[in-house]
Amino acid sequence: MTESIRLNDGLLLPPVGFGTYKAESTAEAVRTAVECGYRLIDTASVYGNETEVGQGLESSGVNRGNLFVTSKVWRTDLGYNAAKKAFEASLKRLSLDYLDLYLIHWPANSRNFDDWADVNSETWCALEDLQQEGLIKSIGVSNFWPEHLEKLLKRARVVPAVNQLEFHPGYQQRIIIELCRQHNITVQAWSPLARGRLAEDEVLNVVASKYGKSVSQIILRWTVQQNIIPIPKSANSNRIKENIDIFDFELSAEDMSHISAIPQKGFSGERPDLWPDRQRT
Ligand SMILES: NC(=O)C1=CN([C@@H]2O[C@H](COP(=O)(O)OP(=O)(O)OC[C@H]3O[C@@H](n4cnc5c(N)ncnc54)[C@H](OP(=O)(O)O)[C@@H]3O)[C@@H](O)[C@H]2O)C=CC1
Ligand SMILES: O=C1CO[C@H](CO)[C@@H](O)[C@@H]1O
Repeated sequence: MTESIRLNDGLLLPPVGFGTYKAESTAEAVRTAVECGYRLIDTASVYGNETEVGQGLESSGVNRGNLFVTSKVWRTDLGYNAAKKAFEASLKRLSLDYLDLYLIHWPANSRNFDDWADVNSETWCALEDLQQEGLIKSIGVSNFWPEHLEKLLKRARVVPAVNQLEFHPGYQQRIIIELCRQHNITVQAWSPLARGRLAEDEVLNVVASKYGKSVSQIILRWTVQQNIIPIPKSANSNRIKENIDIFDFELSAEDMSHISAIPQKGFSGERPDLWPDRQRT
């Protein structure tokens, strides 16, 4: 792998991570991923697989200090006390004594809390305190749109190091990404492969043939060339390898632009302003 990404708090993260949502045989998938060179592993309490992620990391034999483990506080655990409790439970399930990165998975919003901005700030305060106690190296958010981030920043002691967002050529969320750049907040891309929804895209297939790479490799390379950290999930050892084998070529500026101009047609339908009424538009 090439260059790491330095977060605004100084922590260095690998340029590609490994997603574990719905990873079949999670422990084995995580061990394979670590064997293939992944060092950043993404999980969440809601995935129900933190115990298996911990087992996979343990069985990899790689020193804890060389691994970067992310988990997230779920929607039902927002608030100061609930978030602290959720963190402790995640840590225990993972069999770890600290996390590298802990995120608010989805923001509270005006549909589910009258005082949604306070709820997000109180949750954030719990993460700040846990970081201060040395239990988390870096703290961040996920699925925060400008309205959530701007309110949070007004009261935060610590600027989030990361905002993990849906991001792929078919859904580029440029407004929030630009705001993150302004605050030196690193973006991580969830569903970086759009769960296969872009596999038939003509531009991606033409570029893939030109470089002799797969469509997935082209998408991931396009992502890392923007200093955005993709966290692709696969439970298949060949695809796990393929998704990290993206550091022996570079997309030209012209091909980057072609991919960035793909119509926005791959959105998952999940938006931070809709929960809990509905998740799909
Ligand atoms: N913060 C948040 O709200 C969210 C975070 N996430 C995180 O992001 C991670 C990645 O996102 P995810 O939604 O899983 O989707 P991805 O975009 O990573 O796509 C995963 C799907 O693509 C397939 N796949 C993987 N690699 C390849 C390849 N090289 N060629 C063809 N198909 C491939 C996988 O199948 P197979 O396993 O068979 O290879 C799987 O079906 C999650 O696992 C999770 O950790 C995800 C959603 C929301
Ligand atoms: O992290 C996640 C995994 O995928 C789920 C379903 O798309 C999301 O809701 C959740 O945020």
